[in-house]
Amino acid sequence: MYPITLNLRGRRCLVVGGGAVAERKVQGLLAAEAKVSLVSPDLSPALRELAQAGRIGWQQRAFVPEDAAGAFLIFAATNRPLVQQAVLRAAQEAGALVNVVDMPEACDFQVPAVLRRDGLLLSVATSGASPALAAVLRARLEREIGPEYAVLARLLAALRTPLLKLPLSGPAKKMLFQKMLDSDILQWLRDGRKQRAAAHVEAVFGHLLPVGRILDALPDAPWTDTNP
Ligand SMILES: C[C@@]1(CC(=O)O)C2=NC(=C\c3[nH]c(c(CCC(=O)O)c3CC(=O)O)Cc3[nH]c(c(CC(=O)O)c3CCC(=O)O)/C=C3\N/C(=C\2)[C@@H](CCC(=O)O)[C@]3(C)CC(=O)O)/[C@H]1CCC(=O)O
Ligand SMILES: NC(=O)c1ccc[n+]([C@@H]2O[C@H](COP(=O)([O-])OP(=O)(O)OC[C@H]3O[C@@H](n4cnc5c(N)ncnc54)[C@H](O)[C@@H]3O)[C@@H](O)[C@H]2O)c1
Repeated sequence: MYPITLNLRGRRCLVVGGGAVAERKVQGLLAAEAKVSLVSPDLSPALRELAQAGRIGWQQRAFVPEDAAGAFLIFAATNRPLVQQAVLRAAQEAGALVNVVDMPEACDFQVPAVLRRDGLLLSVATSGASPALAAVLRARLEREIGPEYAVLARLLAALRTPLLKLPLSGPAKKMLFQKMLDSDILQWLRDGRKQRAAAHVEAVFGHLLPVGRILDALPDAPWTDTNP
């Protein structure tokens, strides 16, 4: 297995089936801002709500091979082996990436257990050996990796964009980020000590970037008048 993160924003993704497994896959696709269409004679209550709210398109009928046309990625999530086979064939003919939820060996890709902290993604895969183990490890990460990591990621991104425009060597930039992270910054963010964190950012990047303005523009501002 080769891990990648896919940009599905605005891409048409097809889910065949409307049960609990389809529901989980749809939630993952919506979190990635994909354009989801679903084909199934019936829907779970949560999927029904999403269809009624217009967040997914729903064709209320059995799958036909033409449904695969134009899809970038397809999930076969029905409880019928013959339908699963038909979706696999149609997806392959349409050149779409396909996941057949009960045939791991036929999948172009498998879905890992995922922890999202904004854009920060942590995913656990077991190559299909034990999805239950993947879920347990995800729950463990959820306890250890708190929302302060999302704040730190936003902060680093806000510094990195202008920094990339400066005429610094690759190793010099790497050293700056190492200096930034080789500190108690996560603890300060966890404790709400933004002023302490801001002072550290100033010490590392202040001679190169307008740190005050960058921090003020972050959604987590203000950085100057919370717990010192
Ligand atoms: C991670 C997660 C992501 C998601 O689906 O979003 C995911 N399964 C999850 C949960 C889960 N799935 C199952 C159980 C019951 C316990 C158990 O059987 O272990 C639980 C536990 C639960 O419900 O908590 C049953 C199951 N799963 C598959 C089969 C078919 C087979 O193995 O043949 C069967 C047997 C069906 C049957 O009994 O007939 C197949 C796949 N499931 C995968 C992913 C892919 C491999 C990922 C990997 O391990 O690398 C793969 C290959 C294909 C795919 O779906 O992409 C999500 C956890 C989300 C979270 O909580 O964070
Ligand atoms: N990969 C995973 O994570 C995972 C986890 C658990 C179970 N499974 C397997 O996934 C399958 C689905 O599980 P579930 O709990 O969602 O089942 P389910 O019975 O709740 O849902 C099946 C859905 O498929 C629909 N369907 C049936 N025939 C169809 C057709 N011709 N066209 C379109 N839709 C059709 C049904 O209307 C229903 O909505 C099972 O085979 C199960 O063994 C996979």
